[in-house]
Amino acid sequence: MPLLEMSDVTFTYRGAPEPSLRNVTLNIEIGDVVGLAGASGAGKTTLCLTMAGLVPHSTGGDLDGTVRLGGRDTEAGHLGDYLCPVDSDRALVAMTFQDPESQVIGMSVEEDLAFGMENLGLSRDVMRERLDWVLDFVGLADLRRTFPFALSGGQKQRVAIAAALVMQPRLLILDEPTSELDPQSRAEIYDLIHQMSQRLELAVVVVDHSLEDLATTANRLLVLDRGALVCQGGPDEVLRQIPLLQQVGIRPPDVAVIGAACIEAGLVEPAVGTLSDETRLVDALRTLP
Ligand SMILES: Nc1ncnc2c1ncn2[C@@H]1O[C@H](COP(=O)(O)OP(=O)(O)OP(=O)(O)O)[C@@H](O)[C@H]1O
Repeated sequence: MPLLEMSDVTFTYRGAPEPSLRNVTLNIEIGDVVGLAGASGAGKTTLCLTMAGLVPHSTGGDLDGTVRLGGRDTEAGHLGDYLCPVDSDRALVAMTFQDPESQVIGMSVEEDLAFGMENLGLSRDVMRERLDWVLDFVGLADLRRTFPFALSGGQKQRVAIAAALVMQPRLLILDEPTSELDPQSRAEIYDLIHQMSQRLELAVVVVDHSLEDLATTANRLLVLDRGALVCQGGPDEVLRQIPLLQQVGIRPPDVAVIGAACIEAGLVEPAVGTLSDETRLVDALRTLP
């Protein structure tokens, strides 16, 4: 059973004129590092909130299709019941948001990290052990008693990641964790994500505008355009498709429409995303009026 299953999900915020997600279908398994890219406004944050079960609970709006996290439908029951199951010392999902300032609250680093763990009902000893472990893992051991105003942007981002990681989530969602960082700090965050994927039993979803940066660490890439998943597959495959599509002058979401038409016409195989055999697809596209 996949950790996260989304099937034909369309979501419209309350009062919005059109959906922010359109017919999204995907699965995520433990061990996956999934890179999510797309232009500004494409729906990346909305997809993250949906994966985390926060849509429509916290945002309002209409959700069609199904989202199953850990085998349970996220629309059913009370949010807390599945985010922090009572029979487990691990959260099902934890997420960091684009702006670390909004998450690093006015307490010292260690107080900030202890805050979330209280929801898991852990004993004081286990909390202390986890705190030591996570501070060491993210490289913040020397800053445990520091207050947010004295932290750099990269350090605040690490605190936000540590606050999610200390819950030992099965699904960790990082919404643009490197957007305000210099190249050195960006590389360090990607190295941290790589360490997580190697050493911990979890799946990670990372949002970034750069497919190239995501490809350094992710085993799968997803590209969203105007709420639709227009491309998904292994990093090499997706990176190959982007210039190829530009070469024939096609931009998402036309890719999805034309790709689907090509599948329908038997010109390409519907194996991965919409584009599995690029040579045949490009040939097919060139013959289209
Ligand atoms: N609370 C809301 N109510 C109504 N519409 C919203 C709400 N939040 C987002 N949207 C709309 O949903 C669409 C997708 O927004 P979202 O924030 O998911 O995009 P994004 O890809 O994360 O963008 P960015 O890279 O700029 O963060 C946009 O058109 C946005 O205006």
